[in-house]
Parts: sequence; C-alpha cells; structure tokens
Amino acid sequence: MLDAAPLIRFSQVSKRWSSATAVRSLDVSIAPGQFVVLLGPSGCGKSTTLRMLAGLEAVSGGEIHIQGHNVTHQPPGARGLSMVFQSYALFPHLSVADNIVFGLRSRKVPKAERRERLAKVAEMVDLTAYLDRKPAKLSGGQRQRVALARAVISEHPICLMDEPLSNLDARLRSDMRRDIKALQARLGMTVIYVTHDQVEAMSMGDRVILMQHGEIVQDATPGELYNQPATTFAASFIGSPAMNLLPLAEGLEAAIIEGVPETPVAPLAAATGQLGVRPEDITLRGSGEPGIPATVISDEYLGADTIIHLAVGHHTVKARLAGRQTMAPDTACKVAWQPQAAHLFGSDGKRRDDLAPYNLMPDMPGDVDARVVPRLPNVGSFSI
Ligand SMILES: Nc1ncnc2c1ncn2[C@@H]1O[C@H](COP(=O)(O)OP(=O)(O)OP(=O)(O)O)[C@@H](O)[C@H]1O
Repeated sequence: MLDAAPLIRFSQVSKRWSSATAVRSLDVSIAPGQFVVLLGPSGCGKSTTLRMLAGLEAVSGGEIHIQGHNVTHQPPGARGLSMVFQSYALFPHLSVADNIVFGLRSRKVPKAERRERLAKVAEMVDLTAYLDRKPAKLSGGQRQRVALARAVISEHPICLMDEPLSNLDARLRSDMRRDIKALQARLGMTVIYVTHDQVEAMSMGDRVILMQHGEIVQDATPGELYNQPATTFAASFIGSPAMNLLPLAEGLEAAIIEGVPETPVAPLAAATGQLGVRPEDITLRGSGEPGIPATVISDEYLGADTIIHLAVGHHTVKARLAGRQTMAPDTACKVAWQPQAAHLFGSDGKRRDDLAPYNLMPDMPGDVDARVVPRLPNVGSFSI
C-alpha cells in the first residue's frame, strides 16, 4: 500500500531486545487521514511499533519518516504527534481544564487562544460541565475523554492511541468507539490505534494491520480481513466464534476432485493444509441429506443467535444459527456449506485462492458420502 506522499513511513524498521526480537523489518506507509489499527495478540509487537513511531523507544534498525522528514533519531516532542494511553496519564492535582491545556501551556500558547481552543474541544468531547473537576471525581469514560481532549487540542495531525479503551466497561467502550471514530473523521486526523480487540479493529479501522511475532500477517480493510484472511492465523484471529479450520487430508482432496470431476488434479497436490468455514456459513441438515456426518455436542444460546457445537469425526465444528435454536446432544445431522464459503489454506498456512474454483464441499444433490466413499477408501482416514 505505497502512497505517493505518505504521512508516515516505516522502512525496514526492527526492534531487538537482548532476549527477543519484537519487530522485524517492518515496511508500512500511512496516508493522511487514515484510521489505521495495529491488531494482534499480546506480545506481537504492536505497542513497540507505536512506541518507536512516538520516539519513546529507539529502533534497532531501519528508518521512520513523518511528513517526509527522517525522525528516526528525533525525540518525541519533535515529531508532531499526540498520544492517548490506556492509563489516561492525567495529572491528579490538576482540574480537567488544566489537564487538557497542559501541553498548550508548555508550548507557551497565549492564554486567550488556550481558552478558545479549550471551549471548543471540551464541547466536542462532552466535557464542558466538568472542566473544574479533578480527575478523581470523574468516571472512567470521562477520564478517557480528558485524555482524548488533550490529544485533540494539540492539533497535531497524527494521534497515536495505545489500547485507549481497555479500562472501560463494554457499554462505554462501544460508545467511545463511535465517538473516537466520529471525531477522527470530523477533524481529518491520522490515527494509529493499537488494540488486541478485533471488534475495535473491525469497527474503527479504515485499515487493519494484523501482526504476529513482530511481522505483518495482513494489511487490509476490515472487510478483506474477514472475507479473505491471508493465513490460518488471520482466519482464526478475526471472527467470534473463530473460523472452523479442518485439516485437509488426502481423502478430502480426493473428495474435492470427486465433486468437480473435470478439474485438474495437480494444484490440489500442493493444497494439503486446512479448510476453513465460518460458523455462520455452516448449515445443518437432517442426517439423510448430503453433507458431512456430525453429532450435536451442545447448543449455546447467545440472544440474537445460537452456537451449535458439533462433533465431526474427532474435531469440533461450530455453527452459528440465527435466533434461539435447541438441539439435543447426540442428535445426528449433516453439516454443509456453499462452495464459495470455503477458505483453503496450504500446508504453510497461507491462503490458496488459486483453488477457489474447486467445489470444496458437497453442497449438491445426492448422497455425497455414498458417492465418494466407495471409490476413495482413504476418505475414512480423512482427519475430520
Ligand atoms: N522493555 C522490554 N524489554 C525486553 N523485551 C520487551 C520489552 N518490551 C517489550 N518486549 C518484548 O517485545 C515483544 C513485543 O512486545 P509489545 O509490547 O510490543 O507487544 P504487544 O503486541 O503490544 O503486546 P501487548 O498487547 O501485551 O502490549 C514481547 O515479546 C515483549 O515481551
């Protein structure tokens, strides 16, 4: 995603500790006005990446450019960034107003201008009624708004946020997600936002950079990440419940070919890996219908939908059905899905879109098992 004039550019940036490598040869360009989420599990290097961009952590290799300037060795104050942390980092002895204008004061912005900017920003984040309070007398959400106001009032074009909502309860998090996104769009800020929460990433990001072991796994829009996960890791990290991943053994490859008799065999030889299907793409059918035989383990009612846990061979498959569904344990049924709902991954875990034309699941009339099994004795050993 190289942009002609990126606002931020990481070139081959690495961070090594004596004990571990946190970030490996990162190349990323970010255009002005983007809301970019760095997403990944704990320890994947997202905070380190953000801290290197902020100048709070020295790089071990590579360069960082902001607005065309090499800032790799510049202190945080010279980089033109604001930051919002999980801990809020408010001064307890200062009022909300003084906390918000603190940075402006140190930059010697005249009092009249400070007042004017404070009034505007306080209104934006709904804090006008609380300006005289001390942080201790605020709720968690209000404290987070103070931290946000402090970033916004600086008028720096880039705002870095490190898990800013993790201390809030679920309801407030959802409100704040919307507020932050709306504020970012309204002000045209470029936001780099670190989180391990896929819901935040999917709902806020224009672009999500998914990291694992200090490297980028996928850099895509939320929709691409969900619909075309680049690896089995991406497939299982996004989505709740996670995508079902079933090992592709020789038997299934053969079954795939069986479903589409004219398709060439050669590409499938390299396909041995995993087959992924999202829980909402699974349909359940009666045991006499086509599909893979399954047995109900349990049903889990979640309100808007129900997750059915199924045993398919010695694997567990989850199906998400709308509304309230009850299925007695041990009920025999069949699982099936539309061919286009199947995601295929090679043995290296990477997505294999070249295999998309294959009919990966017998969603067709007739008893597929009966059709496949007699000619393919190893279907029985296919590991699902
Ligand atoms: N100061 C440090 N000294 C040594 N190793 C560190 C230091 N800071 C981070 N690391 C290591 O670098 C790796 C990446 O850490 P980082 O904090 O960037 O991950 P993260 O993805 O932000 O995780 P989290 O969500 O838990 O904060 C981890 O293995 C971590 O243990």
